[in-house]
Amino acid sequence: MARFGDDNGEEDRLLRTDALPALRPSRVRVRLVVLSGPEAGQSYPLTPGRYRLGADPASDIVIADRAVSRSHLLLDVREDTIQAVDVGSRNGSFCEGMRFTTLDVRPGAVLTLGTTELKLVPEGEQSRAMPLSTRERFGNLVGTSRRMRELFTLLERLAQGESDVLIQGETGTGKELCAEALHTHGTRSKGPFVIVDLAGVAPQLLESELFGHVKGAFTGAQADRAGAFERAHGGTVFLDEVGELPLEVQPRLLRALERRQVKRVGANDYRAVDVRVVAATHQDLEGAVKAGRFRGDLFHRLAVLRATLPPLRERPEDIPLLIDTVLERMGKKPSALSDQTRALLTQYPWPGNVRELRNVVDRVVNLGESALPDLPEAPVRAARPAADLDPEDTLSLALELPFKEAKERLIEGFERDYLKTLLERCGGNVSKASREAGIDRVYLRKLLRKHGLASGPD
Ligand SMILES: Nc1ncnc2c1ncn2[C@@H]1O[C@H](COP(=O)(O)OP(=O)(O)OP(=O)(O)O)[C@@H](O)[C@H]1O
Repeated sequence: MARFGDDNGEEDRLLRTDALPALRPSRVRVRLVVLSGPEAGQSYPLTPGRYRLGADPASDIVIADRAVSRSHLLLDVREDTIQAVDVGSRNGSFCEGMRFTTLDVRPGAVLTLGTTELKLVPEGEQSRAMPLSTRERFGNLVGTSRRMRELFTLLERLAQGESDVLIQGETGTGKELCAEALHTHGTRSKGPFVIVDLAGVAPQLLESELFGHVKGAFTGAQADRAGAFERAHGGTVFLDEVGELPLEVQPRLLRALERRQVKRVGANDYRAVDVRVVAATHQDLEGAVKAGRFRGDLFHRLAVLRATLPPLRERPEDIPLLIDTVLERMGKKPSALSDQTRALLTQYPWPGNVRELRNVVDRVVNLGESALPDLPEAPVRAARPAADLDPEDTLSLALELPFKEAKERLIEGFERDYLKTLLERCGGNVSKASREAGIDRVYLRKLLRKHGLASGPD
């Protein structure tokens, strides 16, 4: 009998028992994630069909837990419902504390069989439409865009729970603010909020930073020291850049997450800790798992609940409020920036996200418009500028380049041709050209400067 596929860094294997009815190939809708017990970290994609769970190695989903019966539970997964049936287990099946025989299970529910907890996690939970929060801020995070208001709804829910959370997002998108907000809006807000920046600690000191050490454990360990987990007791520990954790320390973090116990470096005993763990990364952790740089079991344990911060370029409508917020935090009035500067700031792609926006606003307020960022740099030019080539030449030249460079090259050529024609048509009058093209005048000036087409004032 085939064992149902696991997801430990490998492609999902959707093997089926012969005894089960033939199944239509179908989109995976829900994933069964083992949260605790001997199989913790395993994850099984569930397409419609019936799955036998139990300690029997012939089960579709084998749970090698001594408190689980050989044949324990049947999961009947249909297009729109999931039914769980206890098939006469010795110790019973439970959902959120209630014993059941037959149960319609909602996605997100946690089932307990023996010492094993199983969670049904909807696939793409984050990408499905979320109700929009009426909030425009959550903790210190602000945003009016749909993406941010969906995120606020999710964060409101996550803050109320106790489960660990993984926050993903590019650098500068607000992951740390997000972790802080989960803490301050949750039941642990009176407890400590301890931050560990895993990218900023020397690898040989990471274990001690997280779990502490005893005097003499290594050179320089002059006294006993509690690690971040112990210091966060009763509160939240925020593990920033968790993707940087060296492979050899990962099993210890996994153990701490599963058992809520830590051992100081050089000590013999484990100490119980009561912490909520919020981790963050800007890395593609699934990719890191595939590349063997991050353990699959740790990833699954961390990623049961995820929140993703969208990059700023995907929500430019947040920029005005962010600018006002940054000014307010600097103690400046909204009028400290002109409408033109604001318009220009909404055009910039912000590769460094909100952190970069904050820094630029700070510079422009202090140094004036000359501190505005340049538009993305032109790529290194070929022997002839792209605009001097005929379009076919440009395209064939571009086809030989890496995609990003080719795209930039073509856009460059287009921009230059467009601006030249536009200026000719408008007799060199920048104001008129900006009206005709429907682009902001300050932005147009920037573009003209970039292409060497600017010629004095309007
Ligand atoms: N939505 C937001 N509202 C207000 N301020 C924000 C928002 N997002 C980010 N910031 C500000 O941008 C800066 C960077 O935020 P933060 O440090 O939380 O980002 P991060 O994603 O953790 O960055 P990194 O990955 O580099 O650690 C901070 O000054 C923060 O206050």
